[in-house]
Amino acid sequence: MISVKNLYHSYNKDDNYSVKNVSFNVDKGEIFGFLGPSGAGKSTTQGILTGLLQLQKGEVEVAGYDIKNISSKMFNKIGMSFEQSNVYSKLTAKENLDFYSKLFDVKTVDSMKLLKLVGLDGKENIRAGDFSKGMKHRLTFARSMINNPELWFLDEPTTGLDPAIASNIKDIIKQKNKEGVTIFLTTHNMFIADELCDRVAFIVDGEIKLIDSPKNLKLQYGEKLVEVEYIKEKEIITETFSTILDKDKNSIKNIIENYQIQTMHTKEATLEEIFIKVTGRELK
Ligand SMILES: Nc1ncnc2c1ncn2[C@@H]1O[C@H](COP(=O)(O)OP(=O)(O)OP(=O)(O)O)[C@@H](O)[C@H]1O
Repeated sequence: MISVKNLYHSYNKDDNYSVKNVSFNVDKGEIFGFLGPSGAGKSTTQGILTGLLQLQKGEVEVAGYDIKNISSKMFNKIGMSFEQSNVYSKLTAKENLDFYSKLFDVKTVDSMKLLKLVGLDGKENIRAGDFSKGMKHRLTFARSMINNPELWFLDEPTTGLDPAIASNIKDIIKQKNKEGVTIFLTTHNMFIADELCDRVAFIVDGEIKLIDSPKNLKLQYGEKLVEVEYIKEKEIITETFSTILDKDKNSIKNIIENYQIQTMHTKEATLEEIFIKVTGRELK
């Protein structure tokens, strides 16, 4: 669905590259996470993929279209929801969506249906300019689905939303993906990436450092630990053991045989810990 080969981009058209030799593929039906700290080159890459920035060097194919000679037909197949909501403030929520739907030559989704999906029903006649930041974000998110995209670009889809709304947005993303939509998700939120993505790319200083599934990364980089909480002489004791070292295995066995276990669970490395281990950088 996306193929990127040896992509470079320099805003000043010099040797100071914001994106350097980036190559990756996104398969049909996949949720692919682009994960990196601020200034890593995520938006630049996404800008090139969505035709907002001109391709300077490299080969990029998106939804079957070569980005070098961009076709307006490509926009019928893709949806984009970017962090900075750019809705028309003088138009109502419904007018925003109705206006946007006219830009496509494919069948579009009913505006009211989309507003309901993102919890903005009842707010359809309010001007977008009077919306809170979170409501504008949801309106932009709804708008990005209006053409039933095959490929959906999402930039920080849950940033700044309260937990209940963020959870609703995540459910919509999961549902759309189940229906076959391929998703390119840009974020520095490793929890979202871990929960949603089939594979993630770690990008730092314009370069991809690694691409893999969150599960493989945890198996490869995570320490194999188990945390045991047990009662000893009326006190609750919490201890962490390796599941590999014989000495620790014996300790776990001893605790199980002699004490009352309260809780016991394996500890996985988080994507953030792995990111720091691999790149030496924080996800900020
Ligand atoms: N319009 C621009 N002109 C010049 N330099 C730019 C421009 N936009 C971005 N840059 C630079 O390109 C580099 C990559 O920025 P980019 O916005 O792609 O990073 P990002 O990973 O999306 O960061 P964030 O998470 O903060 O959005 C940064 O060094 C940034 O300063």
